[in-house]
Amino acid sequence: MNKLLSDINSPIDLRKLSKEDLPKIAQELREFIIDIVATKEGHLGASLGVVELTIALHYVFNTPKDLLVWDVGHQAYGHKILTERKDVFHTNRRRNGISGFPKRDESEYDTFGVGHSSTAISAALGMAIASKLQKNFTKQHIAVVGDASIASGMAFEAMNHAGVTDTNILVILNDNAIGIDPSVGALKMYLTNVKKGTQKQDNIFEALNFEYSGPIDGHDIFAVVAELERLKTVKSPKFLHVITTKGKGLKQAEDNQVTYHAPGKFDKVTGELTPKDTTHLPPKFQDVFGYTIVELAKENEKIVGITPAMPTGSSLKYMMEEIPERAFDVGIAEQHAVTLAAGMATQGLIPFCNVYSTFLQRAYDQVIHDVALQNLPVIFCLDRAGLVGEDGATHHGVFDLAYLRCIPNLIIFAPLDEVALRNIMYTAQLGLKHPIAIRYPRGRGVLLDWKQPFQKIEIGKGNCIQEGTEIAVLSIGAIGTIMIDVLQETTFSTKVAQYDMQFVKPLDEPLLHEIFEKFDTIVTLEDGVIKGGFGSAISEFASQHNYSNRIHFCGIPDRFIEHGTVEELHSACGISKNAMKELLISILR
Ligand SMILES: Cc1ncc(C[n+]2csc(CCOP(=O)(O)OP(=O)(O)O)c2C)c(N)n1
Ligand SMILES: CC(=O)[C@@H](O)[C@H](O)COP(=O)(O)O
Ligand SMILES: [Mg+2]
Repeated sequence: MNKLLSDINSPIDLRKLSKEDLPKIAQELREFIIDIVATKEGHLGASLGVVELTIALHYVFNTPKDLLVWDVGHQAYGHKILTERKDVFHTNRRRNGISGFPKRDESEYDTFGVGHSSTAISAALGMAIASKLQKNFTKQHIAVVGDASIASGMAFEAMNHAGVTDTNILVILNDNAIGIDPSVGALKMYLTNVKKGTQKQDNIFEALNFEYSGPIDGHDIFAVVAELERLKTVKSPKFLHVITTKGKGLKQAEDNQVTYHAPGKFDKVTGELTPKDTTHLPPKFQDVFGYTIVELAKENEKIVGITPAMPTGSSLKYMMEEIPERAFDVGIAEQHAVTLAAGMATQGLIPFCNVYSTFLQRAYDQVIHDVALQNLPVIFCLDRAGLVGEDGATHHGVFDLAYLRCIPNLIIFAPLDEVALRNIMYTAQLGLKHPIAIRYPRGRGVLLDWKQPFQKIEIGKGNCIQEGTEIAVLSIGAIGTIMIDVLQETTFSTKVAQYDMQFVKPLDEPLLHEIFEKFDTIVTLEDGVIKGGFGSAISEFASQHNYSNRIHFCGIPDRFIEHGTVEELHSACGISKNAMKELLISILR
């Protein structure tokens, strides 16, 4: 451990030091972050980019009394290390370890739980108004928000409100000109011009009644400290524009900012990524989507692709590279992405709107009001559906089956494997009478020979994967491969049938009648919440048709699931291979 940092356990220790010590602390903090993330993995680039800003904030402001809110929070590793968690930081994102994002129940310095972008200004404003009502006029309220996150509608809503409140709020724009992928849109152009000094129009932040300062070099810790100290004296809404470099301090991270947003393991000295041999592994579901939409779009000119700021994560980047005129990164704007797709669909285009399951929660009304109510054939591709692992509770895509199932007109499909994903994408672009949501998990599928010729899928049909005599397991989506493995590995397989139901809506009712009439015991299996999800749909079917079969519901229980590996979390939720094996043995006993 480096000398200065080893003596810092909280901002109280930091504030005892002289300003002249701060550059050395920045260097040591940067090394500490690189050292841990190189082996423990996580979000690297964003945290390296705000090392000086983080130190300056805790040095100038009296945290935790002064309230600091990080937008998204993926850049808060330095914040966590400086706020009493240095000694446990190696547990970051690990099961029973600290979260990868600020969390209120983890530390009083984590004033607001984050993970989804563009919430910080609203939260900080809420705190500022509370302080005013409580006659506390000394407390500072600071939101640190990135250039991609501030472009999201919710951030603008907050700025619009904050500008007419006489509150002590400081919005700090951390402008590194990139999100996970390069930032997009007119705001990006505006900020670029501001930085170049060629911006002619009025300053939009001043137009919203903020006292604007900057842009300043966010890596010049003395300049940042001085400006923050000046801003402490300004009691009305204020806006500080800092310019940083994502990945600052590690050359590879600066040169490959997209990759080093979350690089996996790397050599902490050379910065080189730890090589992974993926040649004999099945593809990632996202790549099956990415390659397949290009294949389909080349044949069908009506196909367009949309992603809200996740070209790399969704793999829509392949279409953006090959057919840029029909592939759109709209920035962090899920609501806009959905209604943009709806507008396109009214004109006969076939929009594939790719949104992470958890992020689609932000566009729920748009799905109902702009797509389903008008019965527009938008094709939602919900990546990261199910438990996603180390990102934890803010990112698990476990609610989509429940929150979508109640919407009329919407078809809901979950592919068992890569071939099913390709076939439903092919089927959807042939032309559907309704919108469809296709949900698939983070990570890899199971098929090496996934690139098979397309086959049309009959809407509303399930498949029997294996016949059996005593128990029927009804699985939905890729979690069904766990059950396939169980039945291949155990001796009781003749007693257990498995059905890949494929559709949560519409259910394959003829098949369900056959199953409920043949088997006394039914097991439902989903990588999603049981309450309101696939299991609930089956339960409703049974009740509606007066079936009294025993039904075991396997899925995510009614609580938020923290971070860990997907295997650890599947086991904790009782949907791992071993858990399913034990359940079947207990039923058959
Ligand atoms: C609502 C929502 N959509 C998408 C994401 C995924 N995401 C995480 S970080 C990020 C980019 C953030 O860029 P920026 O705000 O500029 O911060 P930086 O990483 O540059 O510090 C995105 C799109 C998210 N966390 N929340
Ligand atoms: C911080 C954030 O929201 C994104 O970086 C998210 O963690 C990406 O998830 P994937 O790694 O599954 O693409
Ligand atoms: Mg950015």
